[in-house]
Amino acid sequence: MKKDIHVVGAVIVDNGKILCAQRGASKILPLKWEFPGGKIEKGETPQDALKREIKEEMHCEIEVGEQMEHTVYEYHFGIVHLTTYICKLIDGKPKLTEHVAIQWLLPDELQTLDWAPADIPTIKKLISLATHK
Ligand SMILES: Nc1nc2c([nH]c(=O)n2[C@H]2C[C@H](O)[C@@H](COP(=O)(O)OP(=O)(O)OP(=O)(O)O)O2)c(=O)[nH]1
Repeated sequence: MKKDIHVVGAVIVDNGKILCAQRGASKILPLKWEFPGGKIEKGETPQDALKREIKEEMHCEIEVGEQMEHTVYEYHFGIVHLTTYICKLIDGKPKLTEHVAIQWLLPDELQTLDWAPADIPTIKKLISLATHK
């Protein structure tokens, strides 16, 4: 049986733009774009996991707001349960450490990137929310 992997992703919004991060070439899902975040550890709430991951990966502090989307996607390596949250920066600016690139994009620009498949429902929701504003 494939393993279940519980992951949180931060949709960090600043000035109407969304932070997008590109995975490294030697990782699983090489060079795919994703929302910064990672696996929830034992005993952590999703919000705590997200704050910890963003501090570790991007060296900044976020406030975690409402849940955006929850997706279950079966990859060859396991079943990813991805929950995304709207977040805002409260201290510092995101720095490149684990990722190979970051971009700040408007909702209608998000589809120009090659996203990890589990992220597509979040991308669609962000575009539709911006369109129906
Ligand atoms: N952080 C993040 N991970 C995502 C997204 N979409 C998606 O399918 N994933 C997958 C990639 C990974 O398999 C898993 C996230 O775990 P991770 O960030 O700790 O994994 P990783 O591959 O970077 O690192 P590791 O397993 O080598 O520790 O979820 C996303 O938007 N953000």
